[in-house]
Amino acid sequence: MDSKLPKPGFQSSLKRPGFSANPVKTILPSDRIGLKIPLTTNLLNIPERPKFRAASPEPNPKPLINRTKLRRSKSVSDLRSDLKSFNLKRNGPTFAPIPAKTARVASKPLMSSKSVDNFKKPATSSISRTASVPVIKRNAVTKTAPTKSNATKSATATASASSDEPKAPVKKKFAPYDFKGKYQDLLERHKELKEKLQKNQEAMGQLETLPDLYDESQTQLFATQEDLKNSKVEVECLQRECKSQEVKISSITKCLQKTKDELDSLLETYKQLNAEHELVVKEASELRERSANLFEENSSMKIELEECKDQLFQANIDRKDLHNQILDLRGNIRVFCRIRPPLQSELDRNLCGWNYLDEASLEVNNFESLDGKQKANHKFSFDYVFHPKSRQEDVFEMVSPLIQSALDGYNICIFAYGQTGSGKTFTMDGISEDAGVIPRTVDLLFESVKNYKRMGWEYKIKASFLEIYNEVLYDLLSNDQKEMEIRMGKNKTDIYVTNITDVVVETASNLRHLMHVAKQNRATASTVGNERSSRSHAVTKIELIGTHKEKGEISIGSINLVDLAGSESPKTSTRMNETKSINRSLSELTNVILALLQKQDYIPYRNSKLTHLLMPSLGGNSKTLMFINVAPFLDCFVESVKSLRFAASVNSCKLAKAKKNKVLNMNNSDW
Ligand SMILES: Nc1ncnc2c1ncn2[C@@H]1O[C@H](COP(=O)(O)OP(=O)(O)OP(=O)(O)O)[C@@H](O)[C@H]1O
Repeated sequence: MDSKLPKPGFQSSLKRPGFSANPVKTILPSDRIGLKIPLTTNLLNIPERPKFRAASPEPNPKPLINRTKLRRSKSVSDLRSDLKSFNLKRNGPTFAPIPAKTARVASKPLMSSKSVDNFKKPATSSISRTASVPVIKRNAVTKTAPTKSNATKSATATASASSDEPKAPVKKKFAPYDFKGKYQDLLERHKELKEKLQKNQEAMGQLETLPDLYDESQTQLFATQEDLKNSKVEVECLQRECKSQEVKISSITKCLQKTKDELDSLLETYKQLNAEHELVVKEASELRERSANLFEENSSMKIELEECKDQLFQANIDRKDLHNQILDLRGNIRVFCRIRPPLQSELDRNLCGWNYLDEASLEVNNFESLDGKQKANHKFSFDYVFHPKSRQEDVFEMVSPLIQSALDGYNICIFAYGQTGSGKTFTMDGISEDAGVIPRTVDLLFESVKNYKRMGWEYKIKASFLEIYNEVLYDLLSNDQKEMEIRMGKNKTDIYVTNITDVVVETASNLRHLMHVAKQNRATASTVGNERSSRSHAVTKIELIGTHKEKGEISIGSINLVDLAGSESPKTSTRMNETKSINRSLSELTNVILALLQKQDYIPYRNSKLTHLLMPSLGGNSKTLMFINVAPFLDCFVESVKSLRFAASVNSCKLAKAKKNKVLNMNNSDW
């Protein structure tokens, strides 16, 4: 860079006649930047002006070219070093004596006040642009390095440019011998130059701050650039944020639109609901009115209901009485005859001749198989005759009124009598797919108990299962060997068995389960007439204890369902003792019934366990139904006729009118 600066030798190239060979010349920073101000430090040592005028130095265009280059290449560091060198030289420089020509140039205002002001300005903006400073200096250079003619022109132009600028000193003319005058003039000029120097020094002092300002500006610039970068990043972030916010805003807008739609629909719904609410309120008030009316009606109806209940209770009593009167009219002991059909396995057996005259009478005859001649013809009448095609439900339909009587507080006894294999067990128990009288009775009982409950009756149902085998009592619900006896009850009309298991049953299925257990425990064996013959009398006893708390009424009824052992001819029996016992007990049964028929004073109830147990049922305070079961076969003809005769005689037997059980005290712990 220094190479671009004008060489010190440049000055020496100027022809300065009268000056010493090596004048001390300092190039001020202002000179470097265009203000070429050669100053002498000791103006008092100015040599004497030669008597002749030195020729004007030839204008040298070379420095101008160099300055142009300088303008382009000046940097802040150059300025800084220039300033340093300037400061060094300023403090103790020695100025070369001012040649006349140079002094004349120097006497011109070096800088317009405007230019000085430019220097004085901190010019933060212009400082950052390093090229701007030399621009000002260039102008100055142009003005300070003129040719002879140009210098004169420029001095004139400058003087005329501004009245504020100091006017160019008027050149005094002295006589060649007026050295004193010349000296005085030089002194004045020296003074003026000194003042200018001072001013320039001040201006240069201002310039000293430029590097610092530059550094500061540079730092600020870096910081600003950094800030700019950060700001750019921030702007990018903000733009991204902005985009995401825009997306969010759009989704929120959609949501808001959706919510608005929902709100609108809700508003619509609300309006509808509000309208409905108004209607409901209206209806509610109407309903309240109706409710008040109904409440009044209800209270009056309650009174009526109570009256109706009383009437119903009384009507029920009347119904029971009427029902029992009908049964009484039919007879307290009723006999139903049932002829069973031959089984598939029995189709090869000869049948008797059966004529069913009407629903209550039949005719039976035996045919001699060989000649086909009729030997005997017997006609019998019963309360009802069930022919072989009669179904189980037909049978039970005729039985059910008796079950109703048991709920009304009567003792009921239903038993099946007949030869072995004649269908007693089928009639009483039935088979799994075709239930007999006992299971159907259980169902009807629990169904009726429900209906009675509506009328205020609560029923407790107890069940016990007893077997009489070879005149010994067995509890069919217990496997324990127990001492069991038949005893007379406190009221002298009722019979009970000691140590027997009686179970309170809540449901029909509960009772059916007990029946199944009892059936499993019953003694059976194979006979000629039946593969699984019942070799004992089985008695199922169901007790019904009804209470009507409101009326303080108690109804106690019982049902004895008896499946008798089958009678068997001793000729065909393989178990003689068993057969004898069965036949004897059945014979005692016929004796008792015949005694009752003949109205004998003594009725031999205690001759057998069976008659003793059935005493209340046969003796009067009971409604009794006897099934006479008959097998249809010719080889059973004799036994069938015997049974039918017995049944017919029983049917004609008039038992004493059955009485309703005495109502016991409700607190009786027996129940
Ligand atoms: N009405 C009927 N319809 C169809 N089958 C019947 C009918 N009555 C009885 N039976 C059948 O005849 C057979 C003998 O009947 P059941 O066992 O009831 O005779 P029972 O009189 O009880 O004999 P036992 O006295 O020896 O016990 C059984 O297989 C039974 O299913």
